[in-house]
Amino acid sequence: MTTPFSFSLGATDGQARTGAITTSRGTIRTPAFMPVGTAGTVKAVQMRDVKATGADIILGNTYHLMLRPTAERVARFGGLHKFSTWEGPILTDSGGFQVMSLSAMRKLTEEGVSFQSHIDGSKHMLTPERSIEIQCLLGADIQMQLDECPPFPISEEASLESLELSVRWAKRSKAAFEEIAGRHQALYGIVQGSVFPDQRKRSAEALQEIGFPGYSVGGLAVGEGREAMFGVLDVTTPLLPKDKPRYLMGVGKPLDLVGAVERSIDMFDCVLPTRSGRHGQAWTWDGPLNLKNAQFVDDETPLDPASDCPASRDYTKGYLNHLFRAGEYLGPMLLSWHNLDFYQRLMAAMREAIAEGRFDQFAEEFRARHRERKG
Ligand SMILES: Nc1nc2cc3nc(NCCc4ccc(CCO)cc4)[nH]c3cc2c(=O)[nH]1
Repeated sequence: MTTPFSFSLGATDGQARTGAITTSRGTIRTPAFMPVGTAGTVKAVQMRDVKATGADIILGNTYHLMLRPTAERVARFGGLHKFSTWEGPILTDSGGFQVMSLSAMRKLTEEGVSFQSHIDGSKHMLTPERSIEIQCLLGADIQMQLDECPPFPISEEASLESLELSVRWAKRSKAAFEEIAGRHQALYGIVQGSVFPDQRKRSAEALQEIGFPGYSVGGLAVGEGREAMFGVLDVTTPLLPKDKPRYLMGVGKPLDLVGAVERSIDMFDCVLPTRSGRHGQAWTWDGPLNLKNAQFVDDETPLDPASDCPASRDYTKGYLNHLFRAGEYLGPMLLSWHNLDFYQRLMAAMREAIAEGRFDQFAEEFRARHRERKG
């Protein structure tokens, strides 16, 4: 582990930009989409196929892995890369968001958050220090501070209190990280402040005071809606250092990705391609398709003949329709694989458009073609 973490800017086109994040386990081409591998697996897709779609980095979750199989057991197996056979960079979320959205009996104090496991009811505590310890046991290349993701909507007062707690936890996370992490690993601060511009400014400035090699924009994709999310990005990304990666957490649909790249976001993660794939939803350049729909029963065309992904090229929509109607495992496997490939082809097309100075035209054409709803 010698190569230190670094980010280099490539082309810019308006606020959109390409770049490269160098890590000891490989380079991440940005703008990048990270497939979600919550419990050490990108659900229903083998890591070699995830790699073949073009993904440079995947996401893992502190919350899930600390509960099962525990971070200590993953460390005994040589870390999450060896355990899961994913050899490229891994980014891990710090657990706070998942505690609030999944666990029971949660109690949040200055010290951290205590909770009961959604799996077996066992009691656990996450503090900034313990979250960093877990992310280091997993061997994550890019780690997240422990933060509080406030619910939406939230009052201005409550949002400010939450933001201030996350800043204090950012300090503690960085101190713990500097104690035990390697030079090849990086810790991101997470900007909060809900939908309040002055609070987003306050959070961004406080985090830069502390100093991080990358910044996540948190507190979004929590039901605020696309326009409010873009509005927050409009006021937040200009406050962040241009020479450091910006990561928009939990986002999103294809139209969200295009709009966020337009607002100088470099990194994304979302469960949507895999979760919706497991339920029969295929994402395409023209928008989403529900392959269980009767219209596909006799459809002899593949999802995308132009793709080199077998799931997109070698199977008819009629076959996929059959697999889902029959409840066959291969359905969720193929559609998760196709959706991840589509997301990577969208990211590659955006990187290319930015490099060629035609991102505006790309975004306009994509928005005209990609119909999220029929009609
Ligand atoms: N540490 C940290 N992690 C986060 C993860 C997030 N993930 C989201 N949104 C995900 C929303 C999301 C959930 C489910 C689906 C699939 C629907 O079929 C898509 C998006 N917002 C998020 C905010 C934070 C945050 O502030 N801090």
